[in-house]
Amino acid sequence: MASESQNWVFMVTAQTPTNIAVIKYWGKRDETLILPVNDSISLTLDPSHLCTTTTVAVSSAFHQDRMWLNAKEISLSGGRFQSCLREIRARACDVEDENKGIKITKEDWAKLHLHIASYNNFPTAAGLASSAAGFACLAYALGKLMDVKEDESQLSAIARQGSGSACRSLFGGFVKWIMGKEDNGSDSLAVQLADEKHWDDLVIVIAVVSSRQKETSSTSGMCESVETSLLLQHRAKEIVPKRILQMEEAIKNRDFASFSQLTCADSNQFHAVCLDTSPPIFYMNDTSHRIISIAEKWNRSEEAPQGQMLF
Ligand SMILES: Nc1ncnc2c1ncn2[C@@H]1O[C@H](COP(=O)(O)OP(=O)(O)OP(=O)(O)O)[C@@H](O)[C@H]1O
Ligand SMILES: C[C@@](O)(CCOP(=O)(O)OP(=O)(O)O)CC(=O)O
Repeated sequence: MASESQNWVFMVTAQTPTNIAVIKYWGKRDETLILPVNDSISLTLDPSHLCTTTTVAVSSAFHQDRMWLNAKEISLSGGRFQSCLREIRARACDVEDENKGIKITKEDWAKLHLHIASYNNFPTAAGLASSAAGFACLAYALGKLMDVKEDESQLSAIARQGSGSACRSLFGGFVKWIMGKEDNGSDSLAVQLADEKHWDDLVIVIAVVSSRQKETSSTSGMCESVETSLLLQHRAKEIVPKRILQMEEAIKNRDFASFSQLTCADSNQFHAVCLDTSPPIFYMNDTSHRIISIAEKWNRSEEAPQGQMLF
């Protein structure tokens, strides 16, 4: 390990944007590995907008793994954090800083402790995919710190074990999370469909209708939907596979009419599945409904200049 007797520290800072699903992930076939019941497609936001900044540090002076989220210490004992830490540590490589005379070997990483500080520049756990940006950033920053050689898709399968939607934030642009077939989740990962330059006149407007923590988290909400919603089963088997193909085509051709129609239909169906869940889950409020009405009216009006407005 370090050749010097004094304490030393290595750190890496990364920034990762959140992503917004246009074909939604809602429902798992494996709760621990976080394997979904359908493929999903998303757009990654510009990093200058909603994003997570995470610093990961390793030091000879640290005696336990610790994490601070938005300046408040949180527990790392949960299975999701532990899975990400374990998977990255298992792939760690030798890291050397000749100036400081420090070398950390693969074996050392298992014994050394980490301090992690993460900050979301938008409301956490409020329905704006903080877990997506958060776990993608964590996997990426840890991968850099430990010189992990895996590519973005392989890292996405690790971020997925923190939060499903996180796997899609490893890439910019349009991203597909392939649900995979394997029981061990090795083929459940994200791939980039098109980069951020592909459709550069597409504008995303995020309207924050509430900054309050959601009453039902995505994790527990989708678990209840899997158990009780027949619509979810129908959606996963009969609807989403066709929609994924249509959405890929719309993105490839920058076909805004199809893209917006599919996005709105899928968003509405996701909320319908939530209502079909027992007890029903309500993620929209009066302001959300009013925004949808305005977008619908705008889309029907002759003044709509450049195609449609989404919600
Ligand atoms: N920066 C971060 N780093 C690591 N974990 C985070 C970070 N931000 C949020 N999380 C984790 O994600 C959880 C919130 O996830 P949740 O799915 O409930 O909300 P959301 O992702 O903001 O909303 P949604 O998934 O519905 O869009 C937090 O309780 C925390 O465990
Ligand atoms: C509605 C969604 O945003 C749900 C996201 O759910 P999460 O990825 O937050 O759930 P877990 O895997 O349990 O952490 C749709 C989507 O992003 O595809």
